[in-house]
Formats: sequence, structure tokens, C-alpha cells
Amino acid sequence: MTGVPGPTAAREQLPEATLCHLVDGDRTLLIRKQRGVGQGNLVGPGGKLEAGETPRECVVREVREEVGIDVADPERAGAFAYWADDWSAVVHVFRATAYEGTPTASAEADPVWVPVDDVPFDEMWATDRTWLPTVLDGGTFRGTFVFHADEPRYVDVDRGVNVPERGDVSATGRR
Ligand SMILES: Nc1nc2c([nH]c(=O)n2[C@H]2C[C@H](O)[C@@H](COP(=O)(O)OP(=O)(O)OP(=O)(O)O)O2)c(=O)[nH]1
Repeated sequence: MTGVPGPTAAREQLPEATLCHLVDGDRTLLIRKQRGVGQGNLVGPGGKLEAGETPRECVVREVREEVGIDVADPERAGAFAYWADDWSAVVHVFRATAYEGTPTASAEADPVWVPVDDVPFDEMWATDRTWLPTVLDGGTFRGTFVFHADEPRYVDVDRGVNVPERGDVSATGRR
């Protein structure tokens, strides 16, 4: 695909996207992706940053667009950079615990509550199992992933690290 950053793009050139992991007691909200990157997978709601938007603004907007709720307290839990054959990005990950509204299906997403202690990782991106338990548990992380033919070939996750919200396109603490 023309114009889509593939596995040779420099980290600093990657587009940015967001994910929200909302924890409500012993359950957490995922979506069944109806279109776009990762179609068919279960993922946290989120999407690509628009021009001039901060990751926090993006994640609030995307959750509202995808499942019709307002998350009140998105907190930065980490970030990962990943390269795949047809799409690469830096993804900012937020955890939230408070929201208003009732999750509702949209053209992009069907909302699905799952137990925090029984997340269906088999239906998610292969590398989500390496960092999502840390996020659901209130921790922080940063990750670097390389996929080839939909398989993870390089997986590196640091836990318990402080990842700044703005300007962290490297996801490594480097600016
Ligand atoms: N859980 C998980 N999500 C990922 C990974 N890689 C990755 O890009 N995503 C997410 C981040 C974004 O939320 C989403 C890509 O954006 P999107 O296609 O949903 O973009 P969008 O909502 O702006 O939609 P569109 O208008 O471009 O269709 O995929 C990954 O490895 N794991």
C-alpha cells in the first residue's frame, strides 16, 4: 500500500495511535473490531491521532466514537512501537476506571465486557498478552514489537517504567 509505513520506517516517523483499557471492578471493556487495522480482533477501543491532537484527547474521542461512552480519568499506562508488513505505529496505552454512559455498538466496534482475570488473549493481537496484564493491574510499561506475516518476530517489554505523555514518539524514553 502506498504511503503506509512498513517495517523499514524509522521510529520517529511512525504515526501515533491510542488504546483505552477501561477497568470497572472485576471486568474490563474490549471491542470486537468491525473494520480497519486488526479487523475481527478483540482490542481496547482507540484509534489514530488526528492532527493537533494529544494522545489523551485522541483516546477520549475514539472511545466516544467507537462505543458511545465518556471515560473520565484516562491515565497514561505506557506505549509501544511496532512494525508490521502493512502498518506500523507508536501506540499510547491508557487505563481508565471511571466513565459515563452505556457502551453501545457502532459501525467500527461491538463492545464486549470480559473478566479482568480471564482476558481472551487468543482473540487479540499476539503481543497484547505481554503488556495488558500489567496495565490492568495498574502498572506501566513500554514495548517494541516487530511482526512479519502476522507473526511477532521481535518482542521486548519493560515494565514499571515511566513513559512521558507528550513527545514520546520513540516509546523508549528517548525524544
Ligand atoms: N491491542 C492492540 N491494538 C493495536 C496494536 N497495533 C495497533 O495499531 N493497534 C491499534 C491502535 C489503534 O487503536 C488501532 C489502529 O487504528 P484504527 O484503524 O482503529 O484507526 P481509526 O479508529 O482512526 O480508524 P480509521 O478511521 O483509520 O478506520 O489499532 C496492537 O499490537 N495491539
